[in-house]
Amino acid sequence: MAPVPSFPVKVGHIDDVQELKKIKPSSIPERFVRDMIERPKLATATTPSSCNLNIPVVDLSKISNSQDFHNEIMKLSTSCEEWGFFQVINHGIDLDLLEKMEKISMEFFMLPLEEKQKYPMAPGTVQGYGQAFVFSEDQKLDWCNMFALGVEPHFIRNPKLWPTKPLDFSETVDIYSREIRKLCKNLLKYIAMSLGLNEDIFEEMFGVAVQAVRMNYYPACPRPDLVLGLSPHSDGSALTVLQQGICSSSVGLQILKDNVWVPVQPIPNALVINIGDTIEVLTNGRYKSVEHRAVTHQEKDRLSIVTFYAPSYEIELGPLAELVDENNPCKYKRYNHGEYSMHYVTNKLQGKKTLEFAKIYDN
Ligand SMILES: COC(=O)C(/C=C/C1=C(C)CCCC1(C)C)=C/O[C@H]1C=C(C)C(=O)O1
Ligand SMILES: O=C(O)CCC(=O)C(=O)O
Ligand SMILES: [Fe+2]
Repeated sequence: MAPVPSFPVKVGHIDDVQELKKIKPSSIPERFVRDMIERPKLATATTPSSCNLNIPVVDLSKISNSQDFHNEIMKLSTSCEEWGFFQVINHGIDLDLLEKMEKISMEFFMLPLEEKQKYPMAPGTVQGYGQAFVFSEDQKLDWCNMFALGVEPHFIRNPKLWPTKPLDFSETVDIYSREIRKLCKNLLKYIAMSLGLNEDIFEEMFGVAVQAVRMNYYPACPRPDLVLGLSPHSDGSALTVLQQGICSSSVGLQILKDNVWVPVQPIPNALVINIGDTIEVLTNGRYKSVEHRAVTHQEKDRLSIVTFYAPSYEIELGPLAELVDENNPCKYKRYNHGEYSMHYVTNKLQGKKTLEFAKIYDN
C-alpha cells in the first residue's frame, strides 16, 4: 500500500504563492515568515568561502572507461562520504528529454489556478498540486508550489491526479521516469562497487523500486531574506535525482556542510544526485543523507524536478552486515520500508529528524 495518513489533518488556508505574487502584497503573510533562526542569510559581495565550495562532479562516462574507472569510483565514494551530494555529467540522458520535462512542468505551473486545482494535494498527503508536509494551522509554509506524482510501481499511481493539460504531460513524465530509473539503477551499482560490495546488491534487495516525481516551482519573492523555498530536510529515498535549470538556471538549493549552508551552483546539463536516508541506513552511516533546503530569489523564479527512488514498501532493511564491525557498531535498527515511508510522509520536514525513527542510541 502507498503510505497515506489515517488521522484527520487541519492545515487552515494555504495561500498559493504564484497567486500571492500576482497581487503584490505590501508585506509577506505571517505564515511564510520564518523565525529569525531559520531565515536564510543572503549572499553579498563579501560573503565568505562557503560560496566558493562546490559539490563534487562525477563523470559517468569515465566509469565505463577502464582507464578512469578507479579514480571516478573513488571520487564517487568520497562524495557520498563527505558530501552526500554530487552532480553527474555525461549521464547519458537525452538533453532534449530533460528540456521537454522542464517545458511541460513550466507549462503546468503556468496554467490558471482553477486548472491546477483539479489535481489537489489533499491535506496530509504528498501527491497532487499544493504544499506537502503541512500538518497544522500554525506550521510555517514554504514559498513553493509543488506538483507530485507516484510513478512506479503502478499501484501507487492515482490516475485522477495525472493532468490532461499540457497534452503531452503524462507521456513525457513516463518517458522521463523510465530514463531516470535506469540512471538510478546504474548509480546504485556504482555505489555498491565503491563500497566493495556485489554490484547487484541493492537491485536484488529493493524488489520493484518505488519511484515518485515532484516538480517544485519557486516564484520570485519580494523578501527572500524572510522565507524559505523548501524547509530543511533529508530525503527518505535511497537516491534522489534533481534536475535544476537545464533551460535556465538560478541558484536555490543549499546543503548543510559542517554547519554552513553551501549553495549548489547549477552546471548546465548536469543532474544533482543525493544520498537518501535508506542508503545512510544500509551503509551504517558511511554514506550520508545530508540536510538540504531551497531558498528563493528576489527577481528570478526557479523550477526543480525531483525523482525519489526507494525500495519496495515490503522490504525489511537495516545496516548491511559487511559494513558493521567492532569499529563501526550498528547505528540503525532493522525496519520495514513501508513503515518508514508512512513515518516520513506523516511528519513535517524537519532537518534529519525523520531518521531518528531508525537510530540506535546506545552505542
Ligand atoms: C521530500 O520528499 C518527498 O516529497 C517524497 C515523497 C515521495 C512519494 C510521493 C510523492 C508519492 C508516492 C509515495 C512517496 C512517499 C514515494 C519523498 O520520497 C521519499 C520518502 C520516502 C520515505 C521514500 O521512500 O521516498
Ligand atoms: O528545489 C530544490 O533544489 C530542492 C528540492 C528538494 O530537496 C526536494 O524536493 O526534496
Ligand atoms: Fe530533498
